Amino acid sequence: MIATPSDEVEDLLANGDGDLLLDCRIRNLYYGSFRAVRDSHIPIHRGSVTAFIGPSGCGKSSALRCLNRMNDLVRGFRFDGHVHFRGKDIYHAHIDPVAVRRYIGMVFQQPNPFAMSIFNNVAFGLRLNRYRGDIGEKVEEALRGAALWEEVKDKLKNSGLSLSGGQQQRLCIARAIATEPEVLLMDEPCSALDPIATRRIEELISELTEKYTIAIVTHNLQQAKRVANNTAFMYVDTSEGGRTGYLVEFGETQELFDSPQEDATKRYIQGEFS
Ligand SMILES: Nc1ncnc2c1ncn2[C@@H]1O[C@H](COP(=O)(O)OP(=O)(O)OP(=O)(O)O)[C@@H](O)[C@H]1O
Repeated sequence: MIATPSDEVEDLLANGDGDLLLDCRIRNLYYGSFRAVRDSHIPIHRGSVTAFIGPSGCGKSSALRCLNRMNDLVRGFRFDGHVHFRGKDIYHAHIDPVAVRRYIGMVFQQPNPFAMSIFNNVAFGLRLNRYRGDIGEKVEEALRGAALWEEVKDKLKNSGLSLSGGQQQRLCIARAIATEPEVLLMDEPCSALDPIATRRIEELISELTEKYTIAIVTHNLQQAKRVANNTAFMYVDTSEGGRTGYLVEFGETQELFDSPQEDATKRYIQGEFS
């Protein structure tokens, strides 16, 4: 990894035109000698929500984590392919993965607030980025953006860990959007939440699309239908004795669910396997 001055990163990630914000082409993705994903091309359009669905182990999270180089943190990870963000390859040798994550933020399966106050959780990234403006104002803006402000405005000094699971997840979303990324990656953000908290996050996802492009991994097909414009269906190839995930079908969510082109997609959305 080579760190570059931020102006060079800005230059490398300079605005590309068009609707295609992220173009992910995974030829092969390995963990050590294990080929976890192959032959998957997932285009992510500006202002859209893209869902990754498929059975357990088909590589949904691995593909998602490629989009902001989160897999770089995994020992043995190797990637053959490209991810173009605004037309520029984020795996370019001169791109600092930490800088990439400023543009492409992430929310995880388990809400993971830091053991610090609600305020400081949201201010964390701003301070890291040496934000020079009014941090209080930015924290409020992010908490409002994550639909959490009204619930926490009188207890900003309380620990983030004192909140309910759903509130913690919205706090993590506030933390992610405080630094104004362009893309939010969400890896099963509702899997640890009850149905009411889940609905709240789904509503929030729809609100967030006004400002952000979102990619979400979900096991919940109804959730994919409710929130996503486009859906990528991945499956596992066991033909050569391996367990390699690959993209079977990508398309507009409604079309993919109403008239799937591939038999595996049809069987999966009909609930024949999970
Ligand atoms: N850090 C890692 N090291 C080694 N193998 C990994 C690692 N992360 C994932 N894998 C393997 O890669 C394959 C794809 O895993 P991944 O988590 O991407 O799938 P998934 O579709 O998101 O699964 P699930 O729905 O169960 O979360 C699996 O066989 C998994 O065991």
